[in-house]
Amino acid sequence: MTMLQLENMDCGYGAFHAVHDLSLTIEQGEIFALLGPNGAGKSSTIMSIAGHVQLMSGAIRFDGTDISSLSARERVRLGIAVAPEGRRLFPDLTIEENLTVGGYSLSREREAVNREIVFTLFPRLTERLKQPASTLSGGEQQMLAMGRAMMAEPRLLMIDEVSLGLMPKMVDVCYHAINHLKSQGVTILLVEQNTKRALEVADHVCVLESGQSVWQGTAAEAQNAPDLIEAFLGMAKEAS
Ligand SMILES: Nc1ncnc2c1ncn2[C@@H]1O[C@H](COP(=O)(O)OP(=O)(O)OP(=O)(O)O)[C@@H](O)[C@H]1O
Repeated sequence: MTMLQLENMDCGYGAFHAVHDLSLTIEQGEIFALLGPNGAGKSSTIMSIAGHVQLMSGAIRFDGTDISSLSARERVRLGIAVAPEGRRLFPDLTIEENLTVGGYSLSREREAVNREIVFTLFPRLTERLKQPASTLSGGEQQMLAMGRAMMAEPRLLMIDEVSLGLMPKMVDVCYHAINHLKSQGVTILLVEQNTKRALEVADHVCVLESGQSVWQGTAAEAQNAPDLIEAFLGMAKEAS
């Protein structure tokens, strides 16, 4: 069943169109990877789905309903959460407080349950509960950003730059969490510079370049398309 559908979406900043005429479909329960070089429009796309970047034309359908006119907060309530690039944590708040913010709309009981799930997936966070987010390493910040997004019990979790700047071990922890979430039925849209890693977990892929979709297909098709890798995804080679 389709969960998210972008129809001829343009989004951007002021008069600048960061993304042009993007159409894609994400099925419930899948991992969808958005790939492409720096500045291609990947972050803009997910931030527009979350309601943080201006939609200029087209539609964003979630469960078949156009959500374009909803506020970011209303989209969170529908089950759309984002772990943004640069993590965008509250630097002066502790780990514990950052998680509380993520689960603000839930009952105490649900919040406690979700917190346990986050701690099981990211045990490292439990050792640092009272520590301000600003003091965390890059990997810990990514765990906290994902954890904070998970606190809202998303049905669609969008993760920007999963592995950027992280040590391989941290990347493994994050991907373990992603696989676990998928096993729980959460739909995941990820943005990733590490093409090889993304293709290992993704079901479907969209490659963006200069704000436009230049290729879409299954991850298996992407892996078997050397020309595509050569032309748009040079990093896959470098990472292998
Ligand atoms: N706040 C902003 N104001 C104006 N232009 C922006 C803003 N954020 C991004 N852009 C521009 O939008 C285009 C797409 O950027 P975006 O961050 O979405 O790309 P990306 O594919 O996520 O790349 P990266 O991996 O480098 O973040 C770029 O040309 C960028 O300069």
